[in-house]
Amino acid sequence: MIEPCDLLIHSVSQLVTCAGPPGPRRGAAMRDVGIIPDGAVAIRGSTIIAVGSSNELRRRFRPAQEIDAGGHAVCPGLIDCHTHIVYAGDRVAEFEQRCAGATYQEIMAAGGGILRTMQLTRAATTTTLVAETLPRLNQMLRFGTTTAEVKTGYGLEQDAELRQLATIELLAAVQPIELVPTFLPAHAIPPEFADRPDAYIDLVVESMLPLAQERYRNSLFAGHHIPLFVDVFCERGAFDVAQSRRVLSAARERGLPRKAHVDEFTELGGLAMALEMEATSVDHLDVTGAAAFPALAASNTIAVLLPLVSINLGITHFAAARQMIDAGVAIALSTDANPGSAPSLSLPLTMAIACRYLRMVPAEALLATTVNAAHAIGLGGRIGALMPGMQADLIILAEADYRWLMYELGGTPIAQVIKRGQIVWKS
Ligand SMILES: N=CN[C@@H](CCC(=O)O)C(=O)O
Ligand SMILES: [Zn+2]
Repeated sequence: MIEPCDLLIHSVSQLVTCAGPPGPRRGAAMRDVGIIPDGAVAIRGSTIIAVGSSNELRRRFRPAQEIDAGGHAVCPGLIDCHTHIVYAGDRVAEFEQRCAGATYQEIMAAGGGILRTMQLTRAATTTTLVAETLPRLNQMLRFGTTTAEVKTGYGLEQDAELRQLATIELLAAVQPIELVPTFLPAHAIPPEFADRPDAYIDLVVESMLPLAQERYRNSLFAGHHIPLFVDVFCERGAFDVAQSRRVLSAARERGLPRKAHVDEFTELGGLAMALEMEATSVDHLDVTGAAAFPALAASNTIAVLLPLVSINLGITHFAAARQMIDAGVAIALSTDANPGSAPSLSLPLTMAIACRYLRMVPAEALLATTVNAAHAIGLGGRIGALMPGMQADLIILAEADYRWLMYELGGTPIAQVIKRGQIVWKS
């Protein structure tokens, strides 16, 4: 019997399904991307209803609309699971300081870095923040990103943090990339609390978190079953392990899922604390030693690696992705897009660097920006793979082989982007 469908994409050289059993990918399973040669995908509404060979699906379905992929590859839409894209201004002057030899931490300790962006973001209205962030999202779409996590963390005071959260919600409603909000008021010690960071943590747990949760309950995110995460920057010069634990444990008491920036420059002990707090993800891990890998591998926590930070800061040391994968750690990759440590919006560039410097193979890099990235933002099983029942988010590449995504250094090998079954970008 011939069935109706809304959209049939056929003549796909490689339909890279990333399909597999439920849960994040680990070990050897991170190298199996499930390619269907001469593949096709049938979509009804915003959902995938079938994947298979072009011959089979063209016989089985009568589509309202058809896309002949013309021998190009198709992959799941890419998921950027760690970004800081809502901010005002730029840090071009600091970039020049770093070119001249200043380090990221020196600039931060001198009141620049995150605090510089905080000043500009506090002074910006919601309208300005929306206007400055929209072009970033448009660029991300061209790079194949169909879902992105977005953090607050440049307000560092109640009103400005809530304004950033409201900006994320406004942005989610006016452009096609699906956004997942993360509340990060403990991103840096605000100047008003320079000598009393514990008092700032009191404010975060007693006032800011409850208010953010209340706003979230009435937001479109809650209505769409998109979680609100709570995050903290556990690092020398930011928050210590005890302060970070207070933030995450307050989030846990409120039933909010957790993330933590750990081991970016210093192995402080934030990783073990975040695992104890059952964080959904631990992010950075640039200096994490091998002794921590077994506990991470045994947990349900995703390790989000951000290699553009090392590249951008001119650091020659990278997260030990190869050893982590071999130890069974579930790895995701993300841009960490932000004005300071990673001014890039490109997941293809992130994957390209991961293949060259983190010794990941292309299949691992793709699963790290699809299936595992979905799990890092609590949306595993809903996005990240091309399987019946999953949301129809996919990218049609400009090439026949999906490995062009990692092979080309700094390019945009993407021809079309489809979000929830609709074409949202075409080259
Ligand atoms: N490390 C802390 N936060 C960001 C940097 C933000 C900034 O420099 O503005 C990061 O993930 O790299
Ligand atoms: Zn970050």
